[in-house]
Amino acid sequence: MQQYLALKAGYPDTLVFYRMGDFYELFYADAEKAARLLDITLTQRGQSAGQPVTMAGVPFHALENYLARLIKLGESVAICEQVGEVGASKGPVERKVVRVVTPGTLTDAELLSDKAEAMLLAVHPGPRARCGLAWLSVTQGRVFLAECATEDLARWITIAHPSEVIYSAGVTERFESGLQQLRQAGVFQCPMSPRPDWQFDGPLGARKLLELLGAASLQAWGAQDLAVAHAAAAGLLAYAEHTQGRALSHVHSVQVQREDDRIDLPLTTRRNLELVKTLRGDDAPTLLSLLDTCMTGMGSRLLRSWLLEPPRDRGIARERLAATQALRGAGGSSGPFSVLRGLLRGVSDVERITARTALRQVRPRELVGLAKTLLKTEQFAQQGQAQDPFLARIFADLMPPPDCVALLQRALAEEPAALVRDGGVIADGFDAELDELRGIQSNCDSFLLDLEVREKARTGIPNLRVQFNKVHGFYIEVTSSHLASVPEDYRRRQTLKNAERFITPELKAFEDKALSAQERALAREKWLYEQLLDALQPHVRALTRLAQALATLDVLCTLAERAATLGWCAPQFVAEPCIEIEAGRHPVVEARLAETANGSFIANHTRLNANTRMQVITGPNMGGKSTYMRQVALIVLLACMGSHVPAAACRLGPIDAIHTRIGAADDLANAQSTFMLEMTEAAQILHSATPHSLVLMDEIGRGTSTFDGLALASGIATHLHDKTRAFVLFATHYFELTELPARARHAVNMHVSATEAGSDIVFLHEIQPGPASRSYGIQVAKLAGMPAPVLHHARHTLAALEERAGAAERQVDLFAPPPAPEAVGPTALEAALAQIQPDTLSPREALDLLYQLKRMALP
Ligand SMILES: Nc1ncnc2c1ncn2[C@@H]1O[C@H](COP(=O)(O)OP(=O)(O)OP(=O)(O)O)[C@@H](O)[C@H]1O
Repeated sequence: MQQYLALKAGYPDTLVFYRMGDFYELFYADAEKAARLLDITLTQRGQSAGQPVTMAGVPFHALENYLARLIKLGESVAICEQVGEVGASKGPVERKVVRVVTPGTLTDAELLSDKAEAMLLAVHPGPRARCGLAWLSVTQGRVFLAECATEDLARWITIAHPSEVIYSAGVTERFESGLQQLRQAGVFQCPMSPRPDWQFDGPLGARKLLELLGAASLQAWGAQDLAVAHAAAAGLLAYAEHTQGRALSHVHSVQVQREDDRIDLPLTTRRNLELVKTLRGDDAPTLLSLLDTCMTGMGSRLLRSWLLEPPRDRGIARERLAATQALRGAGGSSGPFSVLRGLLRGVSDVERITARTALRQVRPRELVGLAKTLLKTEQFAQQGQAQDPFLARIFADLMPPPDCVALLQRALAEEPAALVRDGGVIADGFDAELDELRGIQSNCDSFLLDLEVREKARTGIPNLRVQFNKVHGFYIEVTSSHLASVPEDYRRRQTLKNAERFITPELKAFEDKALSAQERALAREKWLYEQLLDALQPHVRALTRLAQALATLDVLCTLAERAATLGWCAPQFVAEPCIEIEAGRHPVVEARLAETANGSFIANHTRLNANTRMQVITGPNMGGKSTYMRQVALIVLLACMGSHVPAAACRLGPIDAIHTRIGAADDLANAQSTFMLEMTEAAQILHSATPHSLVLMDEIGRGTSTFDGLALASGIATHLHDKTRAFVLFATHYFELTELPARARHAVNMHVSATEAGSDIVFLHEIQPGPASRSYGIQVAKLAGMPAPVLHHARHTLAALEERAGAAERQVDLFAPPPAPEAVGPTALEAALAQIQPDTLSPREALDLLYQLKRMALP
């Protein structure tokens, strides 16, 4: 217990799995927690300090399974192994925490999802309301750095998409509760925990990064002037190293993320456009699930990041697009990509295997998989002749480091055991000593047969037998009737009813050799495996590059395949501001219609440019307004990430953000009403959109009374048109808003078409110029199966309402400019501030004034 408690003291907030023989045991509070979370039995054993010791345990071979469950629940686990030799010294065998498994630092293939990274994020507050962020996935070996205004933290946490968040224990309560609020608001959903304050030190972080990069300055990475991000990086790396139990020697790259590097896709946009999750929280059908036909997990992960982090730099999108076009070729579904995709099938996860090699956690079978993959990529590198410069670079990177394959093939058995401790991992012929030790084991049988023949001849005992059993080892058995012929040098080992068992010096010597050979062979294999890992370390950098090339090739082939299969076109990037789409389609709705054979998708054009910046879209419910607006956003996003797009043609000017305000689910957890949420989101859009942003506003204002809603909607539309001047798609049920284009130069009316067949309605899903002629709410309600009496009542009421509206005398001009807001005088605080003349104050007076002002501000 002394040993346990000393170890546990280093991991107070982490479940400690303490290895005892064939079990991992947990004690006291850990045991109680694990028993609850894992539904395992809680027992007691012995006493410590007069109290019974509560404990719970899991068998060592089932570790992965239990870890997976705990990690899923957001717990962290410190794995404490027996590292000393059993019986080598007095007292308990030496134990050590060899690694800590946490949600953000997972490396085990079994615990990680193939298609998503586990990201660890450190945030650190700095001066002037700025924050530093540093994040990394241990299996990727790349550190990302960013600095932002504290109020933008939500956006940056969304970008980092963490599986675990850490921060300094020294932050203010306000900062900590701010983080908690972000978590409650769903900006991130993973566990977060404080770490020792001294680890978040700027200069320390810069030094650590330099060490990893093996460089003398961070300038080449543009990462030199980010002191707050360096502090975050210091905490991040300290924690990551702490969990892995070693330095992260495979981290060779630092990427600084700047606010204007990427197109802004706020959390609401990701959610509303159903990019990687449906509104219900499922993985499919989403844009990602439609796109992701990648052959490898590495490809899937990269595709996801391309989709969620579209670059603003057109050069990157153009490069990807050109490569995709080269891979697509002219051959329909059998372009050059199809051969490459065939080769990519079955390729192992080089990225993760490389990281695990660097961390010395890699399993023998993973290395065999790596060798096979490297053989393949060598083929790629030799055969892949590409005109396209991006592809040419990728093929060059696919050349495996020299000797790496040969080394792996020579060293490892073709089908090694899963774990090194089971033996049978190193190939025959790799190491003479191992071969000899194995030889002793396999020559055992022939030696025994040979000995038996010799001893029979020497003693003349015909039924003498040489045998082995686990309890007594090797022996020569002689039946009672022949005991008289037993030679002098036979020593009795055991007496049975009808026979005696003997051992001879020769047999004893052989026994020692054979039994120890097995142990020594295992030890030798372990040592050789470590040597192999040493030999692989210098290749880690090249292997990481190779993994990136593989992933990129996979994504480009996937984009080519999707474009060919789904009939997408290459977008054209232009300098002037515009979003012009010929025959655009919503890719996910189109795919669903094709699947369910529910008719075909109606393509629609979109024309937004310097002259027409806003479309006010009206039309019946179910008419296709939301689908149309989303399709425009998805096409823009796809183009920006470098993909082909579901349209006949597409011209696109510069884009800096896609904002959406669509539907509203009550955010009960965050105590915000539907309407409050709607207004908060709209306000954020009005503050952050620019003339290069695309804004989707779907039925803004519907969450309150008609007049309030209409008034707000007209105010918002006017602001977007006059001040923000973004590209806006504004869908609404307020007919009054169709008056806007008459006054606003850059706005046009559009409507989704529908016709009536008797009292029913037929949706045409075509977007046409002009306002809708009328709404069809009652017809849609009928389609939805509303009872006939309700429909009858509604028709009657509608007629009455329309009559009254027609008779109303004065129309309100919704878009008349409001009178200038009433001038509001300065507040008392402002007035006091205005009177101060700092240059005339003594320090004492200044201090007094400060107190006085504070009392005024916070009475
Ligand atoms: N262009 C199209 N071609 C074929 N079907 C379409 C098209 N657009 C929409 N639809 C179909 O119509 C359904 C309703 O579309 P959508 O949700 O966009 O309507 P809406 O006008 O936004 O309705 P509401 O005003 O009630 O939100 C979609 O689920 C889809 O199945």
